[in-house]
Amino acid sequence: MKIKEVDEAKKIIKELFEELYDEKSINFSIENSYNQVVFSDIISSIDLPPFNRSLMDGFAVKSEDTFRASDESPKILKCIDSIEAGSFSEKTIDNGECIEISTGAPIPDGADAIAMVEFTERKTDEETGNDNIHILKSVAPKQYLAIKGSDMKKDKLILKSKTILSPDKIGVLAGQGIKEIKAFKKPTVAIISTGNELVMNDEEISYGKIYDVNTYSITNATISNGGYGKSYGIVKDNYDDLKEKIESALKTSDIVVCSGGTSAGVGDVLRHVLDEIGEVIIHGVSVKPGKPTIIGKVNEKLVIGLPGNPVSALIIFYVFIVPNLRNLVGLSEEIIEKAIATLAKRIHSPKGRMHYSLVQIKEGLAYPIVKDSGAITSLADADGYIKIPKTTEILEEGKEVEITLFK
Ligand SMILES: Nc1nc2c(c(=O)[nH]1)N[C@H]1C(S)=C(S)[C@@H](COP(=O)(O)OP(=O)(O)OC[C@H]3O[C@@H](n4cnc5c(N)ncnc54)[C@H](O)[C@@H]3O)O[C@H]1N2
Ligand code: MOO
Repeated sequence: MKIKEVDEAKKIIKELFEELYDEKSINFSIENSYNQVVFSDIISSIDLPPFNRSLMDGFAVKSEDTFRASDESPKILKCIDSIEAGSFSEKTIDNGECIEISTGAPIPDGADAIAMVEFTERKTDEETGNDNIHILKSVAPKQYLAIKGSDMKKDKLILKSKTILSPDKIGVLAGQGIKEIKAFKKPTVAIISTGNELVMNDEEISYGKIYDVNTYSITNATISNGGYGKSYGIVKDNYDDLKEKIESALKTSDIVVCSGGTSAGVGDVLRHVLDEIGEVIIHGVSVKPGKPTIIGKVNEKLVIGLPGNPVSALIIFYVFIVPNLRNLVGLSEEIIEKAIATLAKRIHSPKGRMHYSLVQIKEGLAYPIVKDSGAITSLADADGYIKIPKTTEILEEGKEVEITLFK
């Protein structure tokens, strides 16, 4: 099978995603909707505030009754009722009257402003026994009123499709009395690590064995890019075991991602399994790292073979799979977080292959990480990667580079 160029492989994978997967929605209670992506536009169903309400504790007044009020020459109003938040008054204010009001309570008829309690004095008229309020400062019409619908009008767009729900946006939904939203359904991605040398992190390692890294890095890269990552553990480099594991993963997931066993070695059986139970669409991409990458299709689902080396596996997953995963769940296709930095050291790049090189950013400088693709510490050190075209053999120190940050 002919090795594909990076752009060609990207195009084929994008088309496969479009052919095999539809955007689906799922209902979510807003209580648990943090980080969910809104599926369709959300329209307001009520005005907010739903009634004219007071922004202050004080007295609802006719503003004209307070004009020219001062400490020396207060305006005296008769208090005819009291309204707490959650209740209302059936009385209407006439000139010379006011109603005591709490913040958040509905404005009574006749009133057009609120006098803050701090600028009033309550005095009982000894003759009449009336509760009189001395207004010590004038208020302007509409002062301290929140008018019905001033925050949000009914039948208006409040959240657009593809909005990522954060606490503030969930608050907006709650203010509308919305209980549930439709969110993009996350595809389930099954992660399978292959290799006789791999052990789970709750086991002892003996000579020749290593701990499984890819299960954890790929599962979490899936989760952070909108998918539901589900680990299917480790499979030995054995045809029957791998076939059985892939078939069982396909029953419960939308996409299967294997790592290891992609190259030409004796234990590299993924290619053969896919040839039997489905079809191999890509085997080999002109890229460093990750040349042996496999893209297959089984029962109308994608089965992806990432190279076993942890750095290669993660880079290939980010470059070829993550944008499609994000697109499927309503997130922007590109990983938004990119950084620009100046290259601190020259990088040599293989001619004829697109090169993704890990870099660490320190004080605006990008330091290339030159270790082999199996070196785990390069992952820990890396902030992201830069892309070097296949025609570039040397990227000089001092050059400005764009870094895709790991997310
Ligand atoms: N004759 C050739 N040999 C190799 C080629 C080649 O083109 N011709 N390509 C090399 C490159 S590049 C890579 S990358 C690897 C990819 O091979 P596989 O996908 O078959 O991966 P493995 O051989 O199974 O593993 C490679 C390496 O990574 C370690 N590994 C595997 N899985 C995990 C895991 N889950 N966690 C941690 N480490 C893992 C594994 O132990 C090996 O050291 O092939 C080269 N060889
Ligand atoms: O292509 Mo391998 O993936 O260079 O490490």
